[in-house]
Amino acid sequence: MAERSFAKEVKKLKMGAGETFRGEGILAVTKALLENGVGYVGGYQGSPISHLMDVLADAQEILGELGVHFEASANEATATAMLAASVHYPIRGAVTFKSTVGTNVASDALANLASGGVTGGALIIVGEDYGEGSSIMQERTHAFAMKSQVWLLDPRPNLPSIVKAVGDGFELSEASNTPVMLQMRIRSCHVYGQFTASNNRPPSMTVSEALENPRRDLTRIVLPPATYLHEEEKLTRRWPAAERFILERGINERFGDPASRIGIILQGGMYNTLIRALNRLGLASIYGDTQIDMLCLNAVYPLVEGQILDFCEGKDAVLIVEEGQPNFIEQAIGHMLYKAGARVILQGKGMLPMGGEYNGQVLVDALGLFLETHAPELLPVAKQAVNEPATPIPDISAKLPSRPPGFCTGCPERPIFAATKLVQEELGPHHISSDIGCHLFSIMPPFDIGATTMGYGLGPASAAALRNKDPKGKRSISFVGDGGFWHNGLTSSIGNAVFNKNDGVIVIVDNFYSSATGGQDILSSRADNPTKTTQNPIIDAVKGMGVNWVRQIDRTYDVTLMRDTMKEALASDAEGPKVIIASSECMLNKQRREKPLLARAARDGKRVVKPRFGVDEDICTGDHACMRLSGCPSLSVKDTGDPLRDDPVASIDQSCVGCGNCGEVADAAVLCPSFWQAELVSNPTRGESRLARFAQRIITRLQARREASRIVFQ
Ligand SMILES: O=C(O)C(=O)Cc1c[nH]c2ccccc12
Repeated sequence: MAERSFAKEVKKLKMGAGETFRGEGILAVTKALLENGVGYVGGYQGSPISHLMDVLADAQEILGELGVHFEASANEATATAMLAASVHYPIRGAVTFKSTVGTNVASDALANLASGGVTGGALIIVGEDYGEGSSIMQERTHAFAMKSQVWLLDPRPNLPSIVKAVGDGFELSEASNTPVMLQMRIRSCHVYGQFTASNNRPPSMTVSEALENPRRDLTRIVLPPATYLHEEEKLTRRWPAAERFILERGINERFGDPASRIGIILQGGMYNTLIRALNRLGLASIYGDTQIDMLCLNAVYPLVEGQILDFCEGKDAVLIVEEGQPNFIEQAIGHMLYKAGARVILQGKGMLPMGGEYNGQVLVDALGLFLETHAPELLPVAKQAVNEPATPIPDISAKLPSRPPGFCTGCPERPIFAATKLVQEELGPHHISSDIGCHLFSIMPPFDIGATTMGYGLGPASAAALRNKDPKGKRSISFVGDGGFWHNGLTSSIGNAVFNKNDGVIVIVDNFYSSATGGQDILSSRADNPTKTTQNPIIDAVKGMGVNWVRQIDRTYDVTLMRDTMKEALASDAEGPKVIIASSECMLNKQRREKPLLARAARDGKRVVKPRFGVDEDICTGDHACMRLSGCPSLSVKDTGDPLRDDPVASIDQSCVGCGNCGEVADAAVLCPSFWQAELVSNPTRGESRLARFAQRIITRLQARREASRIVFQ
């Protein structure tokens, strides 16, 4: 992480036995890895597990002392393949990524890893980005666990339970020779709490020791005939071993009164919200004391049949609280009960919504319905005798402005899309393929650019079929970020386009970081990184792949140049893909680095210049064309108070960072002469101060003269 320091978090990783660790769930996982003798850690950043990667990247000193190898993996497949170090060696390894997108990418390595099985504990920490705060398609990691037979832990969202799950996960993995996924939901990652730390433990075998004494075992390699035997071993040896471990270790927890006629089986991750819902219904204390019998599945795959049947024994009705669809757990439990001839009524989806996040209100409603149907006597009087409808909550969504995701103030990607818009204004609409990253905000107004997004690094790949048989006809335009480019785009998108003689225009949006995931360094980052090799130019990689037509633009804010280069690419006679590398630093990271430096320089009495832009109200016509081509959050509207002017004028607020985009856009579009640029000078020279005072005097005089002749409306 180039521009942010995690020194405070790193200090917490050093805590010893008995100290109280306070912090976020995902940081607790990071500490627990070190306490459990992990030998190596890898992963690919993404919300909500970026923090794990970022903190470890800054913790090289501790990792070095313990002999733990850490890598920022090229992508999730690389991360998962790294777990190969636990196949033959008794070394504990952990990797992390965002799920399900990362798991999709990882699934090749995941299936191979699961087939051969592991000797050392292999833990995959998946950040389950599901629910109202998610940025991705709504799917379940659970499906991957089932298809590859990888065990899935879903601990209750509190720090001691999360920390325990890390240790349990390693041991479960070793006891059953199977990789284990630790599912960390958004709210588990960000839950705040505390636990009592243990000492960090060096790995029982380091990766260096493994290299000095290499081992291989033919029966663990995924190649016939071993592959056929792996499946049998999964079913006859590894699965029963996992079930035994889950029971003996007491991974799943039982709460409430076991004699209760009704019961709830829930995913561990649902526990906090469920308790809150019971609490609101008057059926649980805020600390979780309740009479309702609950089986909390901290291991959601595999389910232990005996445990489930035992729980349901003698009950009238059982509710399954399982977030996400398909309802794998409910189906499995239904199947177990049917085979056993049980008569208990099974409730789940139907009473609960089929999909979407199970938030507090959803669970209050569903629990209310379940209890009303199967145990009305348990419901508090208020709920049983509802004789007044609840006060309706007014819908204010129509009145509030929506806040779609958009580019930051000063973002260097904005001018790229302003230029694209100008190109389309001239040459007509084109088919445009988008990728994943900040640049995907181009699909929102005011740009409205991009028709599909198929996955990370796959923007140009998703334009592959759109090949015009007329070489003079319209070509596709596609985008990929520098993050996606290095994740897999170099082969999947660029190599593919070269090999298949695609003639489309590919824009690589290079902002020097993997910005959307938190500003991590990548191969082409411009900064020095003490533990990574950076400064590998994208243009060299692209040329190495066989692209002949490449243009490097080093200041994306030059909208005229961007526009003209795109037009040239669309008209070029050159064969093969036309690649434009549009490079300017991510403004968020740039500000993180420069702001403190500038502030210190100004405090130290040094001369500091900050550019600012503004709009001349008297010239602005109020047509807001600048906003339609920019969308900068610092561009706003302002009422002049002049009754002869209908439209409010454009105005630039204090969040402006002086990137110059608005002026450039105005210039390229021949829009508007109303933008002005000023320089804010801290600690000016004596000459500058004198000049400013002189200019101010003249301006004041001119303004006074103009005011005198103005008609004033009272
Ligand atoms: O951090 C996010 O929100 C992302 O979507 C980035 C990301 C990380 N790994 C991926 C794999 C496939 C698609 C997106 C991502």
